[in-house]
Amino acid sequence: MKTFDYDDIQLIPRRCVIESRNEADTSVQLGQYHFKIPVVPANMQTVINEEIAIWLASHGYFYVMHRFEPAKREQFIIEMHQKNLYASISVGVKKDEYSFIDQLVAHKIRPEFVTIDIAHGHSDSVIDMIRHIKRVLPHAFVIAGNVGTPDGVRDLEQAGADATKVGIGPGRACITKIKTGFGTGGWQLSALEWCSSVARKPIIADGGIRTHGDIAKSIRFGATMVMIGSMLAGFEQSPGEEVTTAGKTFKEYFGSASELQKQAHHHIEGKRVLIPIKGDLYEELGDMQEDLQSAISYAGGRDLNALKDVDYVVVPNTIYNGDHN
Ligand SMILES: NC(=O)C1=CN([C@@H]2O[C@H](COP(=O)(O)OP(=O)(O)OC[C@H]3O[C@@H](n4cnc5c(N)ncnc54)[C@H](OP(=O)(O)O)[C@@H]3O)[C@@H](O)[C@H]2O)C=CC1
Ligand SMILES: Nc1nc2c(ncn2[C@@H]2O[C@H](COP(=O)(O)O)[C@@H](O)[C@H]2O)c(=O)[nH]1
Repeated sequence: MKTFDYDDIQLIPRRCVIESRNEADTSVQLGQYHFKIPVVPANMQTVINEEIAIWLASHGYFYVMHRFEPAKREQFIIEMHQKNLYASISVGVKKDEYSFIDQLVAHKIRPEFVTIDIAHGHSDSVIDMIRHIKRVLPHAFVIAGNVGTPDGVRDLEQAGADATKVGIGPGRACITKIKTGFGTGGWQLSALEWCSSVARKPIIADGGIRTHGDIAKSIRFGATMVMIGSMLAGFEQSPGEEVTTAGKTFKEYFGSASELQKQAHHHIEGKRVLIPIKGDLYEELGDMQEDLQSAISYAGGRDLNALKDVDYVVVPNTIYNGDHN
């Protein structure tokens, strides 16, 4: 298979049909909900917390709360609902997670979105969990992953997933490729195209997004939405610990399968990265929206659909050609 990644692609402009980029509509539908941009911060402990989730939900953005403080999840859903906001949580696949879901059902607490994410999402354990959630919480929109093949997408969709998350190992804090030899790291964009060729439901491209232009490229190659970790970490509001070394201030960003997250040395597939502090997270989301509006104008359209069939060229490492400084 011929593979390529984000840096190897440039999209080709078409005649513009709008008078101002303000006219370009970046909104996206997921289930019954419409969101401002096709971007969701990763469900990682150094990327999202309750405060950010509330801000995102109340300003028209999608979010997925992480699952690494499991005992807080029920109260989180209750609080979101008290504020008339949708609740979007994450679960794993272990026995305790079945008890948690059953407890929600017993208490009549129903999150609008549930994301099941484990390292190797093309697995019986995820399929069983999808079926369970769909049986007991039939109105929840279930996102499942992560997978890196069409078979993975097909199996999770057939089990009842409403969207699948694609990306094994392209993440900035990921060491899966090094530790196991497996993954879509380095060819995530073509893996996305491969997976989307069979998808009947939305795909969320997860990992490896390094520039705003990569969001437009993801949509071109079949994503409905992108999940972003490192590029949405390190902001003033970001939950990672602040670290100062040699007079410079950073924020911690660590993998969900890192030793720091797991507090154990078993099956480590993630690392810690220090990100220079960047400013305001919410301004960054506004900038992303503006850049997507520009992308739509270059695609010759009025909304995200214009990006889906735009022509492109493959030029290895194209965005850095002649641009090293
Ligand atoms: N997108 C990606 O590339 C990756 C993402 N991650 C993230 O890290 C977090 C932790 O992931 P994970 O460790 O899976 O979560 P959990 O620790 O919750 O493990 C989930 C379950 O799946 C089993 N499991 C995990 N990996 C495999 C595998 N390769 N084959 C068979 N069974 C497996 C585990 O058992 P046991 O531990 O006993 O094997 C456990 O029962 C998640 O948020 C995940 O998204 C992690 C790695 C890659
Ligand atoms: N292999 C691993 N992947 C991980 C881990 N923790 C999170 N992730 C994945 O990375 C993306 C974010 O990627 P980024 O390039 O935007 O930083 C995240 O959504 C997960 O799918 C991990 O420990 N190991």
